Amino acid sequence: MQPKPFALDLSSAAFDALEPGPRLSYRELFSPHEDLPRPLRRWAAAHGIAPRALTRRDRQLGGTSEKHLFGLRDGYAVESVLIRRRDGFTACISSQVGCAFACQFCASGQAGLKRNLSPGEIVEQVVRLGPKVNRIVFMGIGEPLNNYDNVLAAIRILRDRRGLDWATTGITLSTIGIPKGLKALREEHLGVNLTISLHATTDETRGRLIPGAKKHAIADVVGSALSWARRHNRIVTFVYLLLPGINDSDADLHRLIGMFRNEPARLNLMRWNEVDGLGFGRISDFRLMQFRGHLERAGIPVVVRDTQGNRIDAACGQLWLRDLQGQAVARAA
Ligand SMILES: C[S@@+](CC[C@H](N)C(=O)[O-])C[C@H]1O[C@@H](n2cnc3c(N)ncnc32)[C@H](O)[C@@H]1O
Ligand code: SF4
Repeated sequence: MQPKPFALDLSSAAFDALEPGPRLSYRELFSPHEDLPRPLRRWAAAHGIAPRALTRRDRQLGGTSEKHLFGLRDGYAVESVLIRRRDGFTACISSQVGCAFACQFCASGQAGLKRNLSPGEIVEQVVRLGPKVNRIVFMGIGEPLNNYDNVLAAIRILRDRRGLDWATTGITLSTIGIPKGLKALREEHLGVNLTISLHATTDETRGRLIPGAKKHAIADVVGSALSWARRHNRIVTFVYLLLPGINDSDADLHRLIGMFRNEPARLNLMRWNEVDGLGFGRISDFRLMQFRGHLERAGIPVVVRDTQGNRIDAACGQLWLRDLQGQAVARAA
């Protein structure tokens, strides 16, 4: 038997095309309540649609962050994080069940890729994190450009005027920068923000840190991202995770300056968030400030960014693919 489709997979056009049944407005599909309103349940039953794709398995509170574990129909569970800011809440959401890129420093890549999340499974994370969310970042589990069609379908559903009417300027795609995906994104009329996880200045080091990106030359990644920025008259953010002894040499610094001087780019320097079993160190404040100072003097906009949520392992790179009991899925062989 075919599994039921999810309500939040539907675009408004697909919603309109359903056979007549109990009446509901498209907006009502996005109910944030745990107990779904009866009209929504009745409508879903009449159309053979699952009103929700995710079951909440756990919720951990830690300072300004709240980590949610959402169970999926096939026994896996992904993590999403709600982060309080001064002017609202950010939803940090997952785009895939695991990740194929196997970054050596990241928990989310340790189990490999199991499958893509559907548009509805992506949209529903935002809905379930609550109506106060006013920013979305694709910085949870998975590589959004490796699930291009579903991520773009999810963004279109989120911004549909008849639904949540999300402003795309409040959405950030974070990606290791698959050149083919960046080239496709360049041609979309979407005002999303783009963040590229760069982390190295030579192909050799990047290939070691991000094994899944070995075939992507840095020149192509950076060139495609800058081309997106020029085409959309935007600034692209490059994230550089400083790892002592690996990518923090003076030569790295000079190559970064060479890549980004006079380009529509800004740099976010990051410290490594600890992940059990992965052996990296944290950069010293002194070296971090040296990097920042040199980049600033070269005229490159740069900030040091610390992600929140360390206390509950909810910071960037600390989210694990789990099972429904909350156990991290075993590492890929
Ligand atoms: C988990 S990824 C998800 C989005 C996408 N796959 C990417 O790599 O950009 C979000 C961000 O977390 C960063 N990250 C991963 N592991 C990290 C860690 N242990 N400490 C700090 N940042 C980390 C990534 O480099 C990326 O910039
Ligand atoms: S950093 Fe991004 S691309 Fe790399 S393993 Fe983690 S989620 Fe995947």
